[in-house]
Amino acid sequence: MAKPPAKKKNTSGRGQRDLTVKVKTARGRKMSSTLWLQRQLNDPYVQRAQNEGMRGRAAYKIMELDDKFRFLVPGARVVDLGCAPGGWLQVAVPRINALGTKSGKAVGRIIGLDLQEVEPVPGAEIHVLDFMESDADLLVKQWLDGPADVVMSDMAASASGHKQTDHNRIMALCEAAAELAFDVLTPGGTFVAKVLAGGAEGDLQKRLKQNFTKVVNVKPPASRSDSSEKFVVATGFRGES
Ligand SMILES: C[S@@+](CC[C@H](N)C(=O)[O-])C[C@H]1O[C@@H](n2cnc3c(N)ncnc32)[C@H](O)[C@@H]1O
Repeated sequence: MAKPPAKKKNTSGRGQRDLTVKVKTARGRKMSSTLWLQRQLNDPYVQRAQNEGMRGRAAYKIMELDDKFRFLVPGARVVDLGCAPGGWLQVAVPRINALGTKSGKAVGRIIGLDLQEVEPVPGAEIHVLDFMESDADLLVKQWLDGPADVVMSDMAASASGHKQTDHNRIMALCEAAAELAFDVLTPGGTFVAKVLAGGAEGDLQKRLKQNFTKVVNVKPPASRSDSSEKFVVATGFRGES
């Protein structure tokens, strides 16, 4: 009797069970845990954050934006909307409390707001607050003891994984952040906010252009190239409109 042909080994990977777990990325995309871990390990900003004691790679986004636009100047009064876990605060504190160009060390002031508790960052005042609360602008001015020079926002709503929904949610946060900025900024002030590309940026741009002398969109190198996030930087607040 003829021998049955030997069974071929399956080397294609097809038909085999994938034992890795799916994880959700910060933007709500599903990714295998192995790929996610690989991405984290290969990301130079994740490694740099670990080496430099930063609370996350997001810190390098504000660092790069400020290196380019210079808004975190010595003595500046700053509001950080959506500050948890505190990476932007860690970058801002030494910059606003540095040697000024004219007379000695200038002392800045920074208020961080978030829905969640944040571990203290020396030199920053942190409040658990939904910035959409109706009296947030009054509280900010009270805590800063006056108007702000900079309002910055890295806020993100919890990601749904649905691109358009996430875009709409983040743009709603941005528009509300811009309204707060109009209420608390001093003339000449700066507004910096994370936006997601996806269609609704036009209205925000229009509104910002009415209120600031210059409005630009930038993607700092620390922002992942596969993410649709970018940052709007509006400088030269015109004051009450
Ligand atoms: C991407 S994280 C910010 C990271 C931060 N820039 C850093 O470097 O550590 C976005 C934050 O926005 C906060 N957030 C979202 N909606 C908010 C709201 N309505 N009021 C205050 N914070 C909000 C979230 O709780 C979250 O902690």
